[in-house]
Amino acid sequence: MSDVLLRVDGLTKLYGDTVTGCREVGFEMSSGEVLGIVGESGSGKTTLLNCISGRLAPSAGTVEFDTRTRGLIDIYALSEPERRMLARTDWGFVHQNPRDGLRMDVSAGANVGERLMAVGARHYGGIRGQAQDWMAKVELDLDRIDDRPATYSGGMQQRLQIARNLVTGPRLVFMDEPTGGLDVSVQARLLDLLRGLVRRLGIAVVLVTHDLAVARLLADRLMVMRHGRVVETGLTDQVLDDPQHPYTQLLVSSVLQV
Ligand SMILES: Nc1ncnc2c1ncn2[C@@H]1O[C@H](COP(=O)(O)OP(=O)(O)OP(=O)(O)O)[C@@H](O)[C@H]1O
Repeated sequence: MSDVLLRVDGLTKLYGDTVTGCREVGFEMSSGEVLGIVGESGSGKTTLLNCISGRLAPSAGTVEFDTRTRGLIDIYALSEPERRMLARTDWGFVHQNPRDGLRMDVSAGANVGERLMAVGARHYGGIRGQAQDWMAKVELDLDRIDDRPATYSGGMQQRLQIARNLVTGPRLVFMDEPTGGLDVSVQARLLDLLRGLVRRLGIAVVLVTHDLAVARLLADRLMVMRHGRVVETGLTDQVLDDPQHPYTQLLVSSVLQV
């Protein structure tokens, strides 16, 4: 029996005829695994993340996900509504900028609750209760549940975005620089919180970051990208403590000098 949750094969995305977003990327992930994608700016991390999360059609290659009912299927062979439903029920996407992942004009509670409604919840009391539970889990003050996210700090908005994504029990969450743009102490608390939640809930995560300290804290395994290709992959500690590829060595040593 295979334990593959996500299988990516030969994934290539070109912009126009000449610009490579990513090229010939292949990997597999199991349930509950946290995969970090690292590399400098322009190496193709975001392109890859968008392709594997169904947001950007690749030029070539396949992305297969283990659906609850039909087993491993190519997400780009699904119809658009089917893929959207899969994204609602089984996936989450945490953006670097919480404004891209929240609705700023409705209350914090509604931001969490509307995700439950999108997967069929109808009982107002139950939805409100779950929204409260999740606000507590991400350490948000319940007195602020009726406030709009626009009145929240950046760190609070990011925690709310995480609650909104996790409330439906996704099996795979995509994260694009989830702690980027926050100041260091806020970042550390958020990382701690994220690590605890991901471990406790057994969620698989694809984490894009250029910050190797974030990758070290959260990821089980790392994939190092350069010019759109994967140059090295392995267990996080192995890659960071004993990098094999000259580019990874450079990446690690330039961080150590900071
Ligand atoms: N919409 C686009 N149109 C044309 N080229 C693009 C587009 N998006 C990305 N690229 C190019 O694809 C390559 C990979 O970019 P990508 O944003 O995926 O890298 P990245 O590693 O996520 O960088 P960053 O950390 O700065 O976000 C770059 O050369 C970039 O200029």
